[in-house]
Amino acid sequence: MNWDDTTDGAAAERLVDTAADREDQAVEAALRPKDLGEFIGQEKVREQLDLVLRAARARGATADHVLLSGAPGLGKTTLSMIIAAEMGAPIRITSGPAIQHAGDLAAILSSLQEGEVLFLDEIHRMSRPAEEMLYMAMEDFRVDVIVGKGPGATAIPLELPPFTLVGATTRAGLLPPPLRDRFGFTAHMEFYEPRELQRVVHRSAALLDVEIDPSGAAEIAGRSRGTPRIANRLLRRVRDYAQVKADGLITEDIAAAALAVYEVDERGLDRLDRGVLEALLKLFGGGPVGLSTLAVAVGEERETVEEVAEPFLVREGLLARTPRGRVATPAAWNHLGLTPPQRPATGNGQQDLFGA
Ligand SMILES: Nc1ncnc2c1ncn2[C@@H]1O[C@H](COP(=O)(O)OP(=O)(O)OP(=O)(O)O)[C@@H](O)[C@H]1O
Repeated sequence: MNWDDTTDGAAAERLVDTAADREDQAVEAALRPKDLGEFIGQEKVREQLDLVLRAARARGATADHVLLSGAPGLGKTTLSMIIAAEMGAPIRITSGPAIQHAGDLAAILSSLQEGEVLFLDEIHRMSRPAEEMLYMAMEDFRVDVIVGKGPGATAIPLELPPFTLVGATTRAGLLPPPLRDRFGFTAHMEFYEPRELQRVVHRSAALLDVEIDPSGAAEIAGRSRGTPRIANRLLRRVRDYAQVKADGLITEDIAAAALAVYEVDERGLDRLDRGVLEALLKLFGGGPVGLSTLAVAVGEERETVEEVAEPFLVREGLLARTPRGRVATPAAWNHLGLTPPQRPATGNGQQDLFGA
């Protein structure tokens, strides 16, 4: 959500970056599913959440606090809006980094309406005093506002209306256990399967009035790294290409040609990812090689290789981080169409990966 946090460095210009850029923010509101029925994939989460919300509605109660964990762009903000819509409640959206003082949180909490949903994105980045205030607010719908400083400071108790907190985090493990335990329902969002992303692409194309055939949607889905935000972004770039270079209809060939222009390959790797893999394979024979050496070879900062390129390469099973350094897997050689060198069977980390 908070694209200002992620615009520095190589990640900023990447079409396959998971953080929302300005253009995403402008169109995402129009593409967001409005209820659970429209929300694609995440079957278990949907089923469980449906039960939680139905039961709360039947009791005429406010829904339990919900914690959503998962990578950026998988639909946490969308789900929080759906929770509010399904409960017929208004929603307030804020984020951990925006709440630096307990007073910031007290101001938000004290202005909530009964039943309102408070969406707190990046909840793990909230300041410690605010986090402690949140414990009591979640449990007792009450906060103590401290007035004054030093020995003369007094705590004024403030009653809050019942509300539903929806917290979002990239990893639930980042939250202190006392905070995690105060959520009645925790859902972990997984990366999407290509066939689910294909449905996301179809749905978005219809909303954007773009003509697409099933093979075109499948081609975009396969390159979207399991992430609806990326699928929607690729769709917009392919739409541009189809309008300029063809008659507007997105087919498999048009999608493949458009994404070749943007250097997003058939598995979703972009120039940076491929640069890292190519250096690893061509310059270092597949590794093991140290991160710093690899970074120098691709002309990038160490952090960029480690934090921007590697997570997806590791997730795709193309690269392994071993104690001896970075190592390419057989799938990496295969993906770049290269043949691994024959190695003597001396038994290092590399051989393990090749099953030697
Ligand atoms: N299950 C889904 N079905 C259809 N579209 C989806 C789904 N999940 C996400 N999207 C689309 O992907 C885009 C990004 O979703 P969203 O902003 O909810 O992600 P997020 O997890 O909150 O990301 P961040 O952590 O960066 O805030 C939205 O435009 C939304 O329409």
